[in-house]
Amino acid sequence: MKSVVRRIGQQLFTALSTKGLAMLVNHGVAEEKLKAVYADLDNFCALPEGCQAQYLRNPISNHGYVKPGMEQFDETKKELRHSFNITTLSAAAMPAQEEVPEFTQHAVPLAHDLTNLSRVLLQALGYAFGLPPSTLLSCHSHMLQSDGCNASTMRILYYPPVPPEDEGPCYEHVTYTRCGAHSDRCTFTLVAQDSEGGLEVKLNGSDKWQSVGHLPGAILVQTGELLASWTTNLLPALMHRVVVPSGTYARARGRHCVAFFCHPDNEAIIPPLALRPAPVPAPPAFTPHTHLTLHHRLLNAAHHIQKRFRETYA
Ligand SMILES: O=C(O)CCC(=O)C(=O)O
Ligand SMILES: [Fe+2]
Repeated sequence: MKSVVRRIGQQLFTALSTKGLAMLVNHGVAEEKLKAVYADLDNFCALPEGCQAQYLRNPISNHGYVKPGMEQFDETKKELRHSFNITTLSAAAMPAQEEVPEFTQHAVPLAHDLTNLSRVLLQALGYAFGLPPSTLLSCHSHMLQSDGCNASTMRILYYPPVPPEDEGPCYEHVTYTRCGAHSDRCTFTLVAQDSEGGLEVKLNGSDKWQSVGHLPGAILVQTGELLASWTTNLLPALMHRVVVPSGTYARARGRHCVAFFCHPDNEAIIPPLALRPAPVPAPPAFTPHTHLTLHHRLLNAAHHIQKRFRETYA
């Protein structure tokens, strides 16, 4: 097992340092589990507004339903997105059985799977950084423990169909998008998506948006701002967005995704990562970080995330 995790660490490090993202296959998260939560969110979105209102996102815990317009990354466009943020696994915090049957039964095991997968990746990164493998893991020990000590969140996302481009009188012209450009504020994000596409990234050093192909069944790993900061950008956090597909047919289809944001414990101070040289030759885009062991920012994760929430939530 140890050697498997070590190998995952090397591959993950190579992908994240050269490309900025990684695709995980054979991760053990069953496709049916994803489909089940996608369907549950569809059912939740079909509930009367009054019923949805009891589950609206709590700004302190970040748990709950975020309806379109509540969260904007790009103020110049209308972002069409429903999200159910899960930060506690208590059944009392989930849509009731008579409203969305089996929401809790589907969401909780999936959240456990993604938490466990994150634990493996944290150990793998520990190896890749030349640290005892428990170093990063122990700073993430409260993920989804429902105790308020860790901001990790599983978001189930539904992007509804978008009106045709030429619909409506000109004076009402609205530009739609699915998710405006941003980078994630966490350690890393795991993204499982359906086959609709639309996710784009700006690869490091480039100003061009590039679409992230859909590899069936793969889970995408994206470096978050905290990991970028701890590694002094040796692992950069890429800007990303989700655009509306072109063509009437594609626009008329909804898109589903589950994003798991792996965060450190609120009180964790990540020790300076005295990184060994990268195990592969650094690509030209990354100049050697001679100051790696000299310059370290100790960020209090809870402060960082509260600041970012204030910037994006209405
Ligand atoms: O829908 C996606 O693929 C990505 C969503 C995302 O980037 C986010 O919620 O932070
Ligand atoms: Fe994101």
